[in-house]
Amino acid sequence: MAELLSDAQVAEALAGLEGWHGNGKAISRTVKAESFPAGIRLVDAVAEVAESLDHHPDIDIRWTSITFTCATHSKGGVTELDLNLARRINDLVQAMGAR
Ligand SMILES: C[C@H](O)[C@H](O)[C@H]1CNC2=NC(N)=NC(=O)C2=N1
Repeated sequence: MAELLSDAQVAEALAGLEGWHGNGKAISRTVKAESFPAGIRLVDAVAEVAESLDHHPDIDIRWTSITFTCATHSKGGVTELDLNLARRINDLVQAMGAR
């Protein structure tokens, strides 16, 4: 269904995805939350969206720094599913006051 994207296709998409970097293997964004509990609330909100999409980011939590990494594991790289998840994460980051 979702096809692997080339490095060039991912680079083009990243131009419109605030805060994200990466390549055809994976894309990532690190955000800062106002506090550790606020960061956990953001992660919880991302978990709900990920479940609804049946597509899940890798998440690294270090105090108030949270890194989201998106790749389609079953395909071994980045697909539209990851770009869509990244957009949804950006919406939550903005709505919940992280940066
Ligand atoms: C059966 C179910 O659709 C799969 O296991 C899903 C769940 N979430 C997933 N998330 C991500 N990021 N990659 C996957 O390949 C993936 N597979």
